[in-house]
Amino acid sequence: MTEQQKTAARVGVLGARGRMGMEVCKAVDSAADLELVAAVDQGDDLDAVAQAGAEVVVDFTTPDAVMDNLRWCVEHGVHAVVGTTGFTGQRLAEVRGWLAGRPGVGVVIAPNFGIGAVLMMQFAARAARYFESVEIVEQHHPRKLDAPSGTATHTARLIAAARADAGLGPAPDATRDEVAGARGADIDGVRVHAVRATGLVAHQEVLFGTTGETLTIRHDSYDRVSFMPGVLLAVREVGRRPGLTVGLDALLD
Ligand SMILES: NC(=O)C1=CN([C@@H]2O[C@H](COP(=O)(O)OP(=O)(O)OC[C@H]3O[C@@H](n4cnc5c(N)ncnc54)[C@H](O)[C@@H]3O)[C@@H](O)[C@H]2O)C=CC1
Ligand SMILES: O=C(O)C1=N[C@H](C(=O)O)C[C@H](O)C1
Repeated sequence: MTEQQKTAARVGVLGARGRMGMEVCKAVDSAADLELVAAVDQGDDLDAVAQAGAEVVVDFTTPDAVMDNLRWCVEHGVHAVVGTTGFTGQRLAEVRGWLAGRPGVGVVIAPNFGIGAVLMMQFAARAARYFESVEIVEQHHPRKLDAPSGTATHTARLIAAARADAGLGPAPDATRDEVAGARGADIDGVRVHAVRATGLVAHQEVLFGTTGETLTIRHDSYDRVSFMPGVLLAVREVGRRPGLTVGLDALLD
């Protein structure tokens, strides 16, 4: 064993045979300061992660599976980096409750690990107070299970909070006659439209409008490698941040 391997952080990946999991395994394997010690997918025993001595787990599974995985990590004192979607306020509160009993454990949950996507969300939150209208259009590959995306939901919540802070009311909309779904989903008062098409990976536009002008903020992930710098950053940082960190923003600052 080389000196590098002796000090490398030991990483387990859950959802290892999925689109993101496979990319994460490659990224961890290629990082000199990280060692991939467990690659687990549906049907595999999570005890393999403990037996391999993983210090950090990365979870890219499904909204149905992620809470059980995360509870297992916290109970076993394993730090967790989570990209899986489906985190409501209620779920986050549950995770905080588990962590209260394990004060040394860190969990990072990020709706999007793409640095450009994080900036897109920050820019959108900043712009929100200046525009009376806003709608979000997210576009993804057709194998995605959830709609709207975690990124779009998070963006809508940030925008809604900024609008409320600025005292803005509902965006103007005279629609009275609507085919169900035509105006998209309503997330905290922000309309979100989800497109699914072969050839897409992960894309989002936030369209703002006010009298005489619009502003469009757009981000595109053309390849899942775009998420890897953010994932590796979180893997390296999570052990230094006990408790729950939501979003990559705090790690970038
Ligand atoms: N935060 C971010 O930057 C990103 C988040 N995502 C999210 O990550 C999740 C996974 O996305 P994909 O990789 O595209 O999906 P995928 O369907 O390709 O992969 C999910 C994998 O999890 C496995 N799995 C299901 N239950 C499991 C369990 N109990 N234990 C271990 N493995 C289990 C499945 O067999 C599958 O191999 C989704 O929620 C997606 O929205 C995706 C891309 C970026
Ligand atoms: O399923 C995906 O692909 C993605 N999921 C995340 C989301 O729902 O926001 C992140 C990114 O959009 C890719």
